[in-house]
Amino acid sequence: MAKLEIKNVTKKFGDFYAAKDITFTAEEGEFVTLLGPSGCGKTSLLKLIAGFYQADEGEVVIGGNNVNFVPPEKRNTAMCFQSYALFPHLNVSHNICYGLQQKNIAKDEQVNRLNVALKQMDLEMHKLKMPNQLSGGQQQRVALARAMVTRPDVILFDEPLSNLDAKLRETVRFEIKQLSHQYNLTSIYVTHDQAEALAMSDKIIVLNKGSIEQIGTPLEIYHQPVSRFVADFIGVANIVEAEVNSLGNDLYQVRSIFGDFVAKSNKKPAANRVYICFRPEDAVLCEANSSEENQFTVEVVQTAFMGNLTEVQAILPNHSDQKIRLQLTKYPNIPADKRLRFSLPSSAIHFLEAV
Ligand SMILES: Nc1ncnc2c1ncn2[C@@H]1O[C@H](COP(=O)(O)OP(=O)(O)OP(=O)(O)O)[C@@H](O)[C@H]1O
Repeated sequence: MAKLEIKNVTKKFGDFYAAKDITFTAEEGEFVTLLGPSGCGKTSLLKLIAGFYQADEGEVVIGGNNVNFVPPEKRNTAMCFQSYALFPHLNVSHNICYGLQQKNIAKDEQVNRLNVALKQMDLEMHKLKMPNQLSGGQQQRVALARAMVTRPDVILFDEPLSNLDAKLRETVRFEIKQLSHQYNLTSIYVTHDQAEALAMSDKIIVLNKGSIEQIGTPLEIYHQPVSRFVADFIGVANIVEAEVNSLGNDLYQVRSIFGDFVAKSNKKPAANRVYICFRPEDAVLCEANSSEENQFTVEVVQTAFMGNLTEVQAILPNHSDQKIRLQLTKYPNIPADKRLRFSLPSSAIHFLEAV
């Protein structure tokens, strides 16, 4: 049985849908991320799970029980906010124990859980400090410890890393992931940062305007996006219209402004005319007279050396309005005419929605 089930949940504000017929599950110990641009309804969904909002339609089921009419304080969830929401007048230990006192957990048990949490979160030396004496990362760890000690059925994270600097964000990102797996926490994590979602999640739910666009593992979401929205939002994608005809055996003839390609896909295209996409890193530099498949030529507009790779911005020679982005592991020799030839593996071409 799933730890959390969201069944056909809809939430409206006036005529506006913050959540539209949302259905997904989180298994025990699963790390599920709600990912999407600002205003797509991520926080509203967290609030529906926590009980701060009530669904207009559908069911929120935690541990097998419908909690639609259970108030927030009676739902066994814990929330970690981006602002940490630590009590400024309580020291680290008192902050961590706050939820345990509210739940009338016996004093000895409170001390046990506190000591374990201080150790896990590497906070022992800070246990008597006040929140304003802690760094952002330490405050985040206190907030996480405070949520974890209550042993919630579901732990809800609302962009918890957005106030941290880039380096610390990466460290805390790994800590949260490791701790949630170590303690088998069922986590619902909200972010608009696709790199964070890809790095942390067992399952990603991509939201757009209150609806689910795609549910999948990070690999599925990145390598098999189902729509232009997902392909474009997660990483960089080159997206064009194409005419697609089956050749049998999962092979397809693809005609687009790139020329004629052969694509290999076990997913049938939605129609004869669809959008197709490929990732910048999938195109491979090749020689003019080489025999590699699916060759095309681009005209380089700009290159950016990024250390481990080089970003190439280009156009198609006969379609100067078609911008293309490519990524190369080696800095290319750009010839005088600025033209580079690439090949694209047939499995790198993905079918998106119908045109
Ligand atoms: N209490 C409310 N009353 C009216 N509209 C609301 C309310 N709460 C949220 N909304 C609207 O619902 C939409 C979704 O908001 P929500 O906070 O869930 O988005 P989000 O994806 O979390 O965005 P962000 O990443 O910017 O936090 C927004 O357009 C917002 O203005």
